[in-house]
Amino acid sequence: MSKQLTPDICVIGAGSGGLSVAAAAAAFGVEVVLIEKGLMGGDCLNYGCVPSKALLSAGKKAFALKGNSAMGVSASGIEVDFGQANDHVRAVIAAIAPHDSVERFEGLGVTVLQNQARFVSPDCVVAGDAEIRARRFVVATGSSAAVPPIPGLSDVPYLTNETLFGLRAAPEHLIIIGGGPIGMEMAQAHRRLGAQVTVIEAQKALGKDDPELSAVVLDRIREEGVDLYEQTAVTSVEARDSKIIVHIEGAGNEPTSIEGSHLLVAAGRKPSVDGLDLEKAGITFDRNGISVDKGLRTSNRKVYAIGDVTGGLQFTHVAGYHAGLVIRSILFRLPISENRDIIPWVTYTSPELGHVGMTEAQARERFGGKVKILSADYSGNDRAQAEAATQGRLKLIAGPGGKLLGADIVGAQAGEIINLLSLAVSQGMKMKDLAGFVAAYPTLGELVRRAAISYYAEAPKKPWIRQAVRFLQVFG
Ligand SMILES: Cc1cc2nc3c(=O)[nH]c(=O)nc-3n(C[C@H](O)[C@H](O)[C@H](O)COP(=O)(O)OP(=O)(O)OC[C@H]3O[C@@H](n4cnc5c(N)ncnc54)[C@H](O)[C@@H]3O)c2cc1C
Ligand SMILES: NC(=O)c1ccc[n+]([C@@H]2O[C@H](COP(=O)([O-])OP(=O)(O)OC[C@H]3O[C@@H](n4cnc5c(N)ncnc54)[C@H](O)[C@@H]3O)[C@@H](O)[C@H]2O)c1
Repeated sequence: MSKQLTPDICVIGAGSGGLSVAAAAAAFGVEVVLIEKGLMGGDCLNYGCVPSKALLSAGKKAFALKGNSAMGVSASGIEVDFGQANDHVRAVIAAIAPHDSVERFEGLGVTVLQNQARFVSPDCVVAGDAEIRARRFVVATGSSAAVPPIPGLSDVPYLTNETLFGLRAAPEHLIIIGGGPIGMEMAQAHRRLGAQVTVIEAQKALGKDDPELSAVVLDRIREEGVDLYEQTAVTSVEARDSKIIVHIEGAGNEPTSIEGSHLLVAAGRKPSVDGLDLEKAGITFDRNGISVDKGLRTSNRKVYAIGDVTGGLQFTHVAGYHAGLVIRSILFRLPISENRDIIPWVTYTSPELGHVGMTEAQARERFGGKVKILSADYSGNDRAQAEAATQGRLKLIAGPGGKLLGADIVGAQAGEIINLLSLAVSQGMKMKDLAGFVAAYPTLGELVRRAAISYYAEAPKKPWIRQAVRFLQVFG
């Protein structure tokens, strides 16, 4: 080896998690080596959140222009140029890329190695011609599309999130395997930009969200012309005359085969552990990812693992949250413990679908009959009426003593409103806090107060409260 490096921290993977660790450690003057084998910025910037949200945004524009004359505003001669929508995707990535670049990180004092990393022993990693012995290692290698073992799939050309955003023309007919967040976001974006779209989901589409609220999204996507088959198995796939034929079997009256021009596999993720030689470092892992304790330590005490590769909740903000925790542990030696009960997520369909904290099912399992569900409909909100965005609902999950355990929202700006509730969950707030703050009028955020106030709906009927009010009236 020509280079021997002995930094304080060696980070493997320059995606959302790894970059956050490297930037924070460098800010404190700690010596960091950051190793990346692909594009700086990882999945989120290059093949995930950023391109998908940019494409969804283009689809939203197209849909708004084409569809809405409800407020006396209409447009004619609308054209969608998929290539230009793709230019927008590229431009957004290019605008953000400098923030994640090698140049920026070297400017922060980080040593960046652009190579594949692998462990050669419990305390040594090799990348290209460099051998790195660090006090601590952080594995942040992310995940990639899991490809299900469907007969014929490996013999046909299929897209994943790594190739989808390279398309310069709208697919004539995009068939998507998997109705999770990737499948449903991309179904709506492509439909709105001119493609015929079919989604095949083995179980329940958007199955990790509140079923009542996700149904609102799925109904809307179906209304927009996407064919969605749930509880349907893909039995085999074949290519015929430059078309892709997907054979399916479900419980309903769906066709037995579907012919499409393109196939997207969005059927979940697999952790990126191949080639890391984790065994040589004594790091335990399985098909879900690297095993970590609540302090994000692996079975090798020198090595932490964060983000998607740990197989938990797979979001950019979770990778960032993990990064903050390991920085506290490595730099300040503070005890850390991952708390999954405070994590929000948002699916950026129209309408948006947001969640934070416990689901209703989790709350009922833990607190039984002490759980109360409080809701407010968008139709009862003045701003939603003014914006003609009345389709939606907010649900608060209250536990013993009115403590906010979780929340779900479907509707316009759900992704923004959920942040307020994320703060409330993380701070252990109660219904009295959410009912007691002053919300600006008219805003969608008033839905939070509206739902929280309903926690006290029974109060005016309680005899002792009525008696107390009458008693106080005696004093004039
Ligand atoms: C289509 C799509 C849309 C998404 N949308 C959202 C969203 O809207 N919001 C959200 O919060 N999340 C979203 N996600 C999830 C989000 O992208 C991931 O949770 C996030 O990128 C995980 O960050 P990470 O740091 O764990 O891994 P990554 O960002 O994947 O980074 C891992 C990096 O490690 C590198 N690497 C791997 N192995 C090695 C090795 N041996 N040596 C050196 N380098 C290595 C990889 O090349 C990669 O750059 C989306 C994902 C997809 C696919
Ligand atoms: N807005 C966001 O924050 C956002 C957007 C996209 C992705 N993500 C992240 O990326 C992760 C991966 O997304 P995803 O949608 O690929 O995964 P997912 O695991 O959430 O959903 C995959 C879906 O595919 C289905 N499926 C699996 N095998 C199948 C088969 N053979 N045939 C038909 N259906 C099959 C599953 O039942 C499931 O509903 C998400 O869990 C999320 O953490 C987040």
